[in-house]
Order: sequence, then C-alpha cells, then structure tokens
Amino acid sequence: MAVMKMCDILHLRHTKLWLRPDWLFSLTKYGKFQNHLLNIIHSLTRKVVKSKMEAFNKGIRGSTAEIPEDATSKRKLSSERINSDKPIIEGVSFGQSTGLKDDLDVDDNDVGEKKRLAFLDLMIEASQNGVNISNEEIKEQVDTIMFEGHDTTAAGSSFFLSMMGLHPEIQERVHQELDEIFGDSDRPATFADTLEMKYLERCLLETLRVYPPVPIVARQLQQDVKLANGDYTLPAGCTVIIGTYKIHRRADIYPNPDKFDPDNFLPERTVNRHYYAFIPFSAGPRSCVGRKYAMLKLKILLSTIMRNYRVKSDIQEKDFQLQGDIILKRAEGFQIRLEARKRIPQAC
Ligand code: HEM
Repeated sequence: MAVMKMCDILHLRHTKLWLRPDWLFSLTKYGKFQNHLLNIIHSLTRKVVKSKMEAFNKGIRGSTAEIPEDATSKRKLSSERINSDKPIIEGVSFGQSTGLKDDLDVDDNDVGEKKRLAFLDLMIEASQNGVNISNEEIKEQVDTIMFEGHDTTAAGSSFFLSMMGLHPEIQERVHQELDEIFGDSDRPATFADTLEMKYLERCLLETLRVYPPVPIVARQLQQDVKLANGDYTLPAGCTVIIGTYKIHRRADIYPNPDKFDPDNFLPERTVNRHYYAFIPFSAGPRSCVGRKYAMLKLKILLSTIMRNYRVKSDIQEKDFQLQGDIILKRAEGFQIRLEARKRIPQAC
C-alpha cells in the first residue's frame, strides 16, 4: 500500500506544477506523507538486507536456479522446432516468446541450468570480498528490485485478467490448455508446466503488447546522436522518449493493432518481425533484468488463478472498439470478477 500511495504522489507531481520544486513540495502535506511512506518502504528493505546478512554470515546462501533436466530438454526441443520452420534472418528476432531472448543473451543455453547466486547474496559476497559497495547501496538495489518487480507484474497480471474477461472465447482456450496440462489435479505449477503453457504465454505477450505496464521509457542523451534514418542529430542533454505503447500499436507491424489477438505471437508471425517491434521490457544494456523471472512468475500466478476461476467483466469488447488512447479512458472504472471454476485450493 505504501508503494501504491507513493505512486499516487509521483503522478500528482507530474501534473501539479507547483509540487515540482522539492523545497516547495517538502512543505506540503504530500511531502510529509511521502517521508512517512518512504520510511515504511525503506524499513522493509532494511529488514530484508539485515536478515539476509545474518543468514549469509551463518553460511546460509539463497536459492540457486536449478532446473530439472527434463524441463530443459523439452525447452530445447521446442526452440529447435521453431528454428527449423524458418531460417533466422539476421537483425530480427524469431520471437521473444521462445524465451525472451535479448541482445544481452549471449549464451544460448540460458534457460537456468547454471547455478547462480541469488542477487542479494551476490552483492553481500561482493561487499565482503573487497568490492566497494556499502550497505546503503545494497539496500538501494533491493529497493529497486522490489519496486520494479512488484508494480509492473501487478499491472501486467491485472491487464491479462481484464483481457480474459473481455474475450471469453480466448479465455476458454486458456482453460482448455490448462486442463490438458493439469487435469483435475490441484498440484502447484512447476517450471516444466510453464513451458507447456504456449497459448497462455501468447495471451500474456499480447497483453504486454497492447497494455505495456511500462508504456514509455526515457533517456537523457550524454552526447549528440545522429539518427540512421536521415540527416537528423539529437543534441546532447535532450531527453528522448521511446513510446513503447505507440510502437506496439503500429499498423505496419501489427495488422489491426488495437485488436487483442494472441496469434500475433505465433512463431510464424514473429519470425520476421523486427527485434525492437516488441519491447515491453525495453531492450539493450539497460533492459529489464527481471524479464525472464517476470514471465515465469506471471505464468505461475496467472495459470493458478485461471485453473480455478473464470474471469467475468462488466463491459463488452465492443466498448473497446475505439481508437488508440481513448480505449484506456473508456476502460476506467470497469470491473472484473472471478467466478470459481472448481474446488479452490487453500493457496488461492
Ligand atoms: C511484466 C513485468 C515487467 C515489465 C513489463 C518490466 C519492464 C521494465 C522496463 C521497460 C525496464 C526499463 C526501464 C527504463 O529503462 O526506464 C525495466 C527495468 C528494470 N526492471 Fe523490469 N519489468 C518487469 C518485471 C520486473 C521484475 C519482476 C524485476 C525484478 C525482480 C524487474 C527488475 C528491473 C530492474 C532492476 C530494472 C532496471 C534495469 C537497469 O536499469 O539496468 N522488472 N523493467
């Protein structure tokens, strides 16, 4: 709640110009409330770092990513199948749905077979091995991960459920797929199961296309940048905004771009699409470090909800058949409801 309330204050400062200067803002009730909220948030992260350090000093390390062998072989098979359909054309992606590959991924075997130190353990170990990183800096990294990891996935999963409510026929296919994977069992989903969730994954990617939780990213240029597509130079110091939301709705890339269509992520459609045509996690060296974890977490979370519930919405798809940004305005205040499909395990 503290993070959500902090976001309200941040958004308020976007629109209320007089709240922008820090000195003026700090005198207002919002400034004081912000201090209170930050205190709550920071004391949580301090507690996390402290308990991790205590555990680390006792020799206890965080979990390492170990994936069962059968899961990795399944994964390789499915990507081989996709690769064999069509040759990969240089400079374009053959679909991030095959593992959210990015230009950061140099190792093709990067599906988690390697044992890794949990991020916080890694930083604590580095600080104890002479790397110059203070406890406060470690805490700030934890703040970042906690915020980035929570707000975006919360938005992504809400949008996904909204889409399910709006498109009952698509929801039905998701249910069918999950029933095929899990049958009547209420066992928890595993990593191997998530690799079978092909249709759910397509729905998730399509959700991130039409409603990217991070709709724009911005950069301040440190040096002049000459654009490749003409005689234009962007001067150092200016801020460049990449409009993810707009890119994802380009009709030359996605025919009928306002339509929610999970088939946009069929391997044959993604094969020749430009690498940067789908950038919910941004791209390049400062892209989202949590994207694979986010996809995994979202698939586990959403499949668990969908196995047990049917999503109903109080508006129809036709209410969304408007152009571009207006869609979001019409969607304000609409409600979705979850109806139990079967016996609900306690974990839900
Ligand atoms: C659907 C879920 C997510 C989406 C859509 C998303 C999207 C993004 C985007 C667009 C950026 C780049 C922001 C910018 O350049 O201004 C970013 C950065 C980042 N994300 Fe995510 N993210 C998601 C989940 C996560 C999760 C689960 C974590 C951590 C567990 C995470 C950690 C980070 C971090 C640490 C950065 C900063 C990377 C850097 O600056 O080098 N994200 N994310």
